[in-house]
Amino acid sequence: MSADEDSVPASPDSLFDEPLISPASLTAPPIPGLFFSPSLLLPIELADRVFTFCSERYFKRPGVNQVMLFGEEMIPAPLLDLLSALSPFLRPALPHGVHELLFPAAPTMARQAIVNLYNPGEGISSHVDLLGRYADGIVGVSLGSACVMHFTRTSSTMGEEQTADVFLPERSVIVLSGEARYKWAHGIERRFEDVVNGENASVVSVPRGLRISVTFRWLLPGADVVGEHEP
Ligand SMILES: O=C(O)CCC(=O)C(=O)O
Ligand SMILES: [Fe+2]
Repeated sequence: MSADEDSVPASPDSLFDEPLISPASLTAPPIPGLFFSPSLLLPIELADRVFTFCSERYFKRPGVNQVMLFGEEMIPAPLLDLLSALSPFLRPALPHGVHELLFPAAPTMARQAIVNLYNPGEGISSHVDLLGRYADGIVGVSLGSACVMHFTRTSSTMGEEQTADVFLPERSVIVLSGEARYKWAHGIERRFEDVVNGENASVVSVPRGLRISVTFRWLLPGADVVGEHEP
């Protein structure tokens, strides 16, 4: 707090005028190329199967919280099943061109699947997925727990920073393409609970549980050098 702020007399109400955390939206923010619907949830059985598979296959060892799989031949059957299910699942929710970007009849690039594990209190720093490594068209699935994803426009023209927070329930799917992929950074705050807009103008706090995300991206040609815990 600055000296100036210190000298402003506080009234009890003023504590609530500017909440430290502004509540996240339940619906997609108006970011071109971002597609998300809170009511579009994967079937429970599929989500449970993928969550259990990832927990047991990748996250038994303490300290491991990220796995990257390069190329469909390296992506195991449960994750390929998820990918196959995502195509018809997302078709009604996406413009034709964006659906084609994610699920082309004849792919020209290799797929990458990245699986991230988050304990309550953990997150991922704000980032734009590597421009030199991944192409356009990213699809992310939330499993096991919800979280709020924070978006920041990277090249705001003079003036205020543009941000948006969206609540991603478990079993939801988010698609980043075009401007949402290239001009906005995304991240997850390191928190134990998220603050979300509820019904009838209420604000609710949603505790985080163990979350696993599965993200599918396209590898740019030649971008097959593997790094450690990259975005
Ligand atoms: O966990 C998520 O939903 C986001 C992961 C992510 O942004 C990344 O791995 O690049
Ligand atoms: Fe990312």
